[in-house]
Amino acid sequence: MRSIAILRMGSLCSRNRHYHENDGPENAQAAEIERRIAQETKAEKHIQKLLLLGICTQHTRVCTRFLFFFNFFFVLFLFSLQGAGESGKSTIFKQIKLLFQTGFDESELKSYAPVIHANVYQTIKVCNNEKGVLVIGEKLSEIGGRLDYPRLTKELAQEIETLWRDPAIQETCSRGNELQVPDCAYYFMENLQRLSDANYVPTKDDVLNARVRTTGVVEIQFSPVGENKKSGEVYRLFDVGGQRNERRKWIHLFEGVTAVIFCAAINEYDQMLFEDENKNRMMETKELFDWVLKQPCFEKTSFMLFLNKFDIFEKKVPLNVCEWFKDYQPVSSGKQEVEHAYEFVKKKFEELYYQSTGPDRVDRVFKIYRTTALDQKLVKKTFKLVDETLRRRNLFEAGLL
Ligand SMILES: Nc1nc2c(ncn2[C@@H]2O[C@H](COP(=O)(O)OP(=O)(O)OP(=O)(O)O)[C@@H](O)[C@H]2O)c(=O)[nH]1
Ligand SMILES: [Mg+2]
Repeated sequence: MRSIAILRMGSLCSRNRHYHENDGPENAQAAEIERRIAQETKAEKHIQKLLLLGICTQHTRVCTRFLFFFNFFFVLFLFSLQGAGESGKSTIFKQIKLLFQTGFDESELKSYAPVIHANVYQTIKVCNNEKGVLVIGEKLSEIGGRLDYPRLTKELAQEIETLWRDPAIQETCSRGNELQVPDCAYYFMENLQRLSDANYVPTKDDVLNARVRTTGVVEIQFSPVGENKKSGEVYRLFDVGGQRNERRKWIHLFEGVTAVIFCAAINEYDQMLFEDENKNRMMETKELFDWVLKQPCFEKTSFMLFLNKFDIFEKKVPLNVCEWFKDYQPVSSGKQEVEHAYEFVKKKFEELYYQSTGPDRVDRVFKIYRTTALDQKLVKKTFKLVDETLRRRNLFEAGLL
């Protein structure tokens, strides 16, 4: 709760935030982004005003049409709902790069190899720390404890594979919710031989599965491509770190945001935070979503809630453990129960949204999407819907609908 308390301090939407040289590189980065937004906002000030005043005067309509012709920026802010991070924001971000930009070139792909190898060592370390019995594991666990991971050789890969197949380790990892076993663990462990090739170049799927905690803020600009043509809009998307100590960096970006994409990992209702082993991840998510919804600067901001990691969620149902879901009652089994459980979770978020949305902001757009960030087709489809919703909203605000 400490970070939330810090975030609650003061006016979070202040336009006059000052940065200092000794604030560190992340603040400098935030300052640079803010400076650029301010610059562009100034250049497009008339657009913002027109949209705000966008009532059906003839003048507004004409100007707005004119502005649509030139494409203006939406500012999308990719947000995490889950305190511990790992809700899939950067995975969505990578998909955007793959779908609507040039994707990853060979040098970028190669830069993920050490990250992926580190994910392998981290997995072994987590599982082995729990068991702590196997000599082979101790050696690897020691490597896992280092900051500089060695490149995964064939020999090390063989040792890791043997360890991974050990029933004791498998039993430990099956209780992944109690430990901090990364979601990518199974994917990478099944590909150890390929990962340890001397000339290993990560594939697109390897990159999507790679787990690296975001620090600071990353930005991308794109225009969603529809079936035959580009969407008229240019979007700028910010990816931020979701862990508690990262959230203080968000506030510099709150101004002028058209839509917040809030990623919630719905599979994590039985897991604890990485940074606080006593806090249930879903409860943290709930508090965070509530807090974000109440921010004064998001009065008119659209909210796109991505209920992410559905692929893991559907393997875990029925729901349990989480205090927020204690009134959940299973009604059937199999696929039907998955749908029931998903609808239950969705309803919880809907209720929270309406409880946390004051009467002054009831006309704000709120949409919920079921997502699996690793599924490219689904992400593309989802962004098409997001794009349509925001364009319709703009036309409405401009008095054209
Ligand atoms: N199975 C599955 N894994 C996912 C999904 N979305 C993300 N992941 C994986 O979850 C891990 C964490 O995802 P990230 O995108 O890094 O999470 P994040 O929200 O950016 O985390 P922070 O940067 O710490 O805030 C990665 O290994 C992803 O590959 C999903 O829908 N399904
Ligand atoms: Mg991230």
